[in-house]
Amino acid sequence: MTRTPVNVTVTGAAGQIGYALLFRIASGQLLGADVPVKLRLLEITPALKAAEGTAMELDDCAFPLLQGIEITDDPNVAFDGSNVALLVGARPRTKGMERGDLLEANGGIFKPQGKAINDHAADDIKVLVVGNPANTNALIAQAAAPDVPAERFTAMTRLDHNRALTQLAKKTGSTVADIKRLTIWGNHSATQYPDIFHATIGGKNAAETVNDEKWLAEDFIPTVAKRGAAIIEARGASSAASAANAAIDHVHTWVNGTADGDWTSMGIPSDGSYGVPEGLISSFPVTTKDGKYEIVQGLDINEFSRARIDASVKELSEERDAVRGLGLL
Ligand SMILES: NC(=O)c1ccc[n+]([C@@H]2O[C@H](COP(=O)([O-])OP(=O)(O)OC[C@H]3O[C@@H](n4cnc5c(N)ncnc54)[C@H](O)[C@@H]3O)[C@@H](O)[C@H]2O)c1
Ligand SMILES: O=C(O)C[C@H](O)C(=O)O
Repeated sequence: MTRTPVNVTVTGAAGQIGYALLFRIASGQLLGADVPVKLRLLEITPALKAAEGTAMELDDCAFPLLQGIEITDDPNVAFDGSNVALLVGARPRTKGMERGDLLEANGGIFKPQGKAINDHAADDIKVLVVGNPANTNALIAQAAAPDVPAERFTAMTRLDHNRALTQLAKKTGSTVADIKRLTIWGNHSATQYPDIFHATIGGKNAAETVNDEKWLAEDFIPTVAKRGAAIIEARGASSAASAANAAIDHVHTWVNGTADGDWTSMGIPSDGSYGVPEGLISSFPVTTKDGKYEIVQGLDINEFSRARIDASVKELSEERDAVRGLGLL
């Protein structure tokens, strides 16, 4: 049976994450080894030539699943009929820029992209925002797309989730495959909270296995939360291959489902669960099935976790207030 190709839009396609991402999408790792894809690459005009170079290389891979590549600087074209949109391109923070300036600059990107998604994307569109500040950029795009169900706008915290898995595996001498039910709560920022209290390692409670609250508070949490900055310090550039890998994981899990007995972390619009104000795009533990996700309910949140979730959610509320103040919502 020949399947209809899935239209996948990638913004910031000529950037470093784009370069690590596109080949994996075209090879079938995003949606499955039997799902043909058409790529739409959105870039700013000066970067179109570089995007064309990447497209030439994609052609040269002769990926059997890749059924077309379109390159454009027009969001209305890039999102036309889009089924999956990966919003990677964003304005990086430059010297002397305040957080408000960054939010405003990104508003100029994510608001028109949200509107183009609203007006042109396919009915089943799924959006992942990678470009920072990812949660609030997702909120801006979502607000500009009132005809698209709000839950289709998500932000990436899977990289944080994957980072936490590895740090926990190293500490306990286990493998990442042994670890289940880890959670990233809150914002994709230094306030995020990687929670191991409900996680298991080989079926045993992870926090009890570690049994070291000092390590948790002073080592594990800051290492995971500040990993992005540590990569920038070491590499001289922000994480790219690992970010692309997490974007692949996020969409693959959303479309294909979480394993029985496990969950993942996604930045999604809050429905008020766990005291997170409704509408904020915050990271939660979620299970996925048949292309839909659900927040894992009924977890006991201890004092240690409560304070940290609240701090990250407070930051998200402040970011929302700031973009509201800028007229972006
Ligand atoms: N959520 C996460 O876990 C995570 C992890 C790593 C990086 N990031 C973020 O991802 C973003 C991209 O990172 P990168 O390393 O690829 O950056 P990069 O600077 O290499 O590439 C960004 C690309 O986006 C393009 N771009 C800018 N404005 C655009 C617009 N309006 N439309 C389309 N394209 C546009 C630029 O021309 C550039 O090619 C950054 O904001 C980075 O902070 C997020
Ligand atoms: O680009 C950054 O600031 C860091 C990035 O979000 C990361 O987590 O690696």
